[in-house]
Amino acid sequence: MTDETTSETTSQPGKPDPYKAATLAGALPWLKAYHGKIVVVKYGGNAMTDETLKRAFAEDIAFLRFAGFRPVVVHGGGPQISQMLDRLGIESEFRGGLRVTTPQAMDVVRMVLVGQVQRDLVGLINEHGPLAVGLSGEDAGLFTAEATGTVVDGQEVDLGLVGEVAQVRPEAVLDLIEAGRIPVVSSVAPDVDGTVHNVNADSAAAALASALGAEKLLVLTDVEGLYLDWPDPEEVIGEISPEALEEILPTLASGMIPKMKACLQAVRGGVGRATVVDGRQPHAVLLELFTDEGVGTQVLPGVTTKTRKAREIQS
Ligand SMILES: Nc1ncnc2c1ncn2[C@@H]1O[C@H](COP(=O)(O)OP(=O)(O)O)[C@@H](O)[C@H]1O
Ligand SMILES: CC(=O)N[C@@H](CCC(=O)OP(=O)(O)O)C(=O)O
Repeated sequence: MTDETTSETTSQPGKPDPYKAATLAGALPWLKAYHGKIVVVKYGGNAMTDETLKRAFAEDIAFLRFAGFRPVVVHGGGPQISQMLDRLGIESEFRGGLRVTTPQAMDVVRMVLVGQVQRDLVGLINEHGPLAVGLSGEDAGLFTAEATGTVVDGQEVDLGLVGEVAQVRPEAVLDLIEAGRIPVVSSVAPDVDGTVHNVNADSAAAALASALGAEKLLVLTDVEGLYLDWPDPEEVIGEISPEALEEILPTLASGMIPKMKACLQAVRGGVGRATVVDGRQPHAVLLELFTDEGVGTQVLPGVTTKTRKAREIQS
């Protein structure tokens, strides 16, 4: 959004505030572009550690709905699951960014994601009206999972009850959207035999965004975006094409592996663009959707890779 006013022009009691008007007017192109469009927002567990942040997130989602977007939330909850597993004395480890999930751990994953994190988010969004409805991959055949392993240092690793979404039946979500509701989706899903699997929430969000033909996938996490130089981060990649992302995927570490794979999968699956943003910033969703400069890392067909600094200099 362009701001042609200065901070000195900000509100004075009893006087119209030109800064606020400029901010609202600057949102017009985005309101037009996204009107009636489906935007899938993946809310990562690392960006929901603080109550104020969660409330701001819920406000943003309600705002989008009242502004004429069709928001769909897919949530994570990795740290919340780890905390509960710790409390119960159940060990868990991550391989290639995915949790090795025993049947005992799976019960906890399902309980925390569907019974806690999803309920909390639904409640917070519904403080703004009867909007949010929670569901998981188990509801109305939404997701069918297929067991998956991963490759770490060239070795196949068995992840137990971890799955990928092999099939999406988006009807239940589409019905809710049509009724003006906001679906809030948890990433657990049965396989064809009904055994429930733990699906990484980034990858579930990507599969759903593609099946819904979403305009955009927005991924909220706890870093500014994809750093070019992890683990000594300085430069954030501002934009990158699917081809360039595919090339650097094997060099990525930990949680960024499923996240960037998901962005790639979404864009390849027909989603207009996928963006990773810092969810630790209050109102990150509004900032991203209503700003020209863009924040975070955007995966977009046809662009040349640019760091955020280079993008700022150019614009
Ligand atoms: N190149 C990179 N750029 C940014 N973060 C990275 C990179 N490589 C690894 N990471 C790690 O990935 C984490 C995000 O993934 P994850 O913890 O799974 O988040 P979420 O809970 O939001 O899904 C970051 O906090 C960071 O520690
Ligand atoms: C297979 C796998 O790793 N599943 C994840 C599901 C939750 C998730 O993805 O949460 P975030 O988005 O907060 O990381 C897990 O068990 O932590």
